[in-house]
Amino acid sequence: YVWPSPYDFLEDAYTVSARFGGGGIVPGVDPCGVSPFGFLPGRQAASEWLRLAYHDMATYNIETGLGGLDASIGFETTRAQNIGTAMNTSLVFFGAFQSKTSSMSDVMALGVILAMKNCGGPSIPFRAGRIDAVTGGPETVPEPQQDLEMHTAAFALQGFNVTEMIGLVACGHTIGGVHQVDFPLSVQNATSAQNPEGVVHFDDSFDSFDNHIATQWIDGTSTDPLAVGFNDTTNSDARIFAADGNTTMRAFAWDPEFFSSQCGSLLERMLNTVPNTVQLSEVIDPLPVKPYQLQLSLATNGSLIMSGYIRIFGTSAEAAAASETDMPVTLSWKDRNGQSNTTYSTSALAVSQPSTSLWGNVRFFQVDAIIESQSGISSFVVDWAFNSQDTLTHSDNGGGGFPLQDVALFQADNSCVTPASQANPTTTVFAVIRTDLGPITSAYIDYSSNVNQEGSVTVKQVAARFPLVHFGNSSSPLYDTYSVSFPTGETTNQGVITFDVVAVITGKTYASANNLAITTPC
Ligand code: HEM
Repeated sequence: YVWPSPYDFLEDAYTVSARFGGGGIVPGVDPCGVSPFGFLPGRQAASEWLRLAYHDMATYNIETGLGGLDASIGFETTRAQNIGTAMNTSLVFFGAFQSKTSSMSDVMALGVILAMKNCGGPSIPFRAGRIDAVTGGPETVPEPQQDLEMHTAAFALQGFNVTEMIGLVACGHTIGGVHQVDFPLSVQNATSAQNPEGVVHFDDSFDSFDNHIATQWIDGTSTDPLAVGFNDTTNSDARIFAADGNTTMRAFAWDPEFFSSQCGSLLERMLNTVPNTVQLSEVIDPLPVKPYQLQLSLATNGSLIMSGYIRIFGTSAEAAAASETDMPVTLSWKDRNGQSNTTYSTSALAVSQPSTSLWGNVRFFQVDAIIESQSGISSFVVDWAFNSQDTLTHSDNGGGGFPLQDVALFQADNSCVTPASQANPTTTVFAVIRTDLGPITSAYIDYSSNVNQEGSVTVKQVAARFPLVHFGNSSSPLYDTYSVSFPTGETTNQGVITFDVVAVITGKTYASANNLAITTPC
């Protein structure tokens, strides 16, 4: 894909794990055995995310095309089949990443992909575009006391045959375990001071996505409480694993690569099981070169300032061996008439140390350039190399360059927000709009905030439009200042607030999109 895209935020979270520009999701499951928020003993965030996603998907009905991964689970957590506090713990974690361009169900899918990879599991391709449900789905999550016939029928309705059911359950139950506090019919005498919830793991490597769930089942050393538990009625894993005479489990035990690749494709299908009205995106892979938080604003001296970062990603040995201080990264821009000039160029400097990524190597370079406002900017290209001795790679974003409009600009100066503690908190946005392109038909803020939802810990994104009002001159005769104050909206614990500054001039729309909520107090 090319930048900018509605999926930039998800691509960032997919590509960058931690340190500068870190997407924030991977630290929640790193290392693989880590407990949610780092302090809940006997709990494991990675396995909780996977169980959450399966239970959400389990509402799918292949006959109606309804249900699937749609975050309806938020409205279903009080049901017996979703017992445990884990579902809500996971949803609260994911809530921090929900935004206009990242639905809860997309974040859940991304979370599972990152968690599995970080646990040593397969690389599952990521597609976005899921739409969140606003009510619960049918009560169709399989439960351990049900018989094989019921389980076979339930998986068939979700779109998985017997072989795939065995696979999906084995892939799911290779990490994590069963908690006595929630499943006393399957686990007993397991609680202790160190293990307050009485977790018993499915296999001897609960924090590694490997085939031990199968090897231990086949060689008779299984500890899976749902396979060799004291209560035959709830030994659903035993019934499922043996449903084809152990053919699938033997193949998994025999070949760890086969287990991993089967799990990769089954979990991919699970995550991509969505209501038939949803159209998923192409696979989102890390962009080799991508702007990050790149902004244009008008300075007090009347010139434009381009500030932000360029991210360079690579999977080669050279990318791994690179030293960021020895990497040349140059931005060259075209002015607003599409003309180049040798002075339209700036070099970007490495941000102190490389960031981490599950997929390759990531480094950020800081941009801080002054652009003459008369000539302006329309796009730029990046010339760079992993090493100052190398020939430069010319990155032009698929041919057209990285577009950057200089017409409608958000101005952080003076923009502010009144404290949430105050009655009717308001946000004030200042912007500048170019005046030499013709009459401004309309100018507004598209504001995307969140409201709490009855019956779910998750929030819902809501959109509102507020007209910008002409405020006066700016530091440049080429721009006028506009402003608007509007209600900040409901206070929620979750969800990212963003806003676009938009101007329509002689039929053309110019937008400074996805600015993050203003935090500067008024
Ligand atoms: C017949 C189908 C299934 C049944 C009856 C079943 C049942 C269970 C039960 C009773 C637990 C214990 C939960 C707890 O104590 O917190 C559990 C845990 C888990 N299940 Fe399943 N499950 C099934 C299928 C699946 C599938 C298809 C997946 C994913 C692909 C999955 C993923 C998990 C994970 C990751 C855990 C560990 C959760 C943790 O460690 O907190 N399960 N399952």
